Amino acid sequence: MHYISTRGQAPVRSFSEVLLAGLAEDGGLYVPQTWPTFSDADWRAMRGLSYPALAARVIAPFAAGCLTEADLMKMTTAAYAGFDHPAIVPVTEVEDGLFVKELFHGPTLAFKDMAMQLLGHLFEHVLASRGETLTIVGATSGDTGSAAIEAFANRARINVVILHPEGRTSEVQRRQMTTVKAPNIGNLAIQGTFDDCQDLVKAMFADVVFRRDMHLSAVNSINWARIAAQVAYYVHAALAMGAPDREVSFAVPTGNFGNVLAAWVARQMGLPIRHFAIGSNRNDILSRFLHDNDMSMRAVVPSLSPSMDIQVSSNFERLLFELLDRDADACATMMMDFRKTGRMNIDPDAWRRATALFSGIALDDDGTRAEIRSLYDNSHYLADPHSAIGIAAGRAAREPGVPMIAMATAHPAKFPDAMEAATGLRPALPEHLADLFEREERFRVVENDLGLVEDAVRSLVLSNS
Ligand SMILES: Cc1ncc(COP(=O)(O)O)c(C=O)c1O
Ligand SMILES: N[C@@H](CCOP(=O)(O)O)C(=O)O
Repeated sequence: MHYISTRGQAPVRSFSEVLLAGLAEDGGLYVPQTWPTFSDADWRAMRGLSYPALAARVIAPFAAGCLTEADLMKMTTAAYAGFDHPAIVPVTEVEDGLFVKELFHGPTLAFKDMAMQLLGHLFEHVLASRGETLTIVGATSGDTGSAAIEAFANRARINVVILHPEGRTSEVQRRQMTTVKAPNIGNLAIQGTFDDCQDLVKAMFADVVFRRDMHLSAVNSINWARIAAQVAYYVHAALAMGAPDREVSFAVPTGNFGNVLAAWVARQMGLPIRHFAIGSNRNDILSRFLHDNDMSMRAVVPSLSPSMDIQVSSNFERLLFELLDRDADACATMMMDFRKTGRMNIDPDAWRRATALFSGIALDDDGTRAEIRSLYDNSHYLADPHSAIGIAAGRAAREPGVPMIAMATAHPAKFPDAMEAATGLRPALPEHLADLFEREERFRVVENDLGLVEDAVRSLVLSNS
């Protein structure tokens, strides 16, 4: 499988090259040159596979030419061995026809573990075979950071520096990152928003000298391997509901657009997915786009679902590329104009094609608390603020006879204050994190300034050499 950039000016690359590159050299995102597909018979043959076996089967065409299904099977088996639920991604029906698929049974209690645990093995395998080392720089609004730190801590050949927005994650999320003592891990608290952190990461990639000297790589969902790994749980969910012999729909709480994009990729691969319902908080650029074709940036406001406090949804670029019939020049121009003007003008035909598949709702904090409370009162289901928003989006878009599967993306214990305010309950952290609040934290506060951040990354990496 070969990969091309959404902006058309970067070399065509293999899966392993894309894994290590993270972001394309032209600032675009890598996508498969053609979409691999499975036949209905292929899908049916996946029914009953264990989750690691299914994940290896689904990811294999994306890694073709670099890794075999058997290579992947070894890695998926290791990646999901530590999950705390025998089903790895259990599903439960909360209302008639409305299902919740829990993606938070990994070590850091968020859906990011589903891909990141596998990426740890993928990076190690590919780097060892090439004898290379690299530095991962990542931006997090709360969950990607701890998932990456957990997946890469103490791995030889890899340094990880995570940028989080100072004071804008939950305390549990921050501590999950800043209390890890592995020598190859560094944390920077940036005086800004998640979007600033993400821009800094992209700016470090755009600084060709820094990128080359530090051997930069990325594990945010700008890295294609993250998306490929996330496709597997949509396939798992759809097959369990009767696909390919029945349509299903998905509801996804959305920020950087990576999770719902993986669902859309499953559709590109031939699964009969009818609809994608996305949920936002007050940072509602995506739901405004889907309602009114209004893709205009506003200031990021803090919310009860901090991981979705995002205005620039990186992965939207991958969908835009398809909406533009893969016209990379047009995509590059629109993305650059968006960053200059804060507004994206999408032509009405392309917008209609998007809205035929995607719908969106936005909940403010009062609405989020009310949704958490009513799910608890009526269905005895405790959903974290992000998952609750996704479930509300799913309910709004549910159609008779089509199972609507909402993705539960984080464990409620990551957001104890929000949960207590909504339900009066303060969910306890699992045993492996029970002493989180007694552990010593280590991070540096850095201004939102590229030069200062690059200096900090350089010194963290040097201190581990
Ligand atoms: C708990 C949680 N829910 C939802 C999201 C949004 O997912 P995405 O950024 O893939 O749209 C995130 C962050 O990515 C998250 O951490
Ligand atoms: N919500 C994320 C933001 C980064 O998303 P990613 O999927 O692109 O890594 C977070 O919690 O960090």
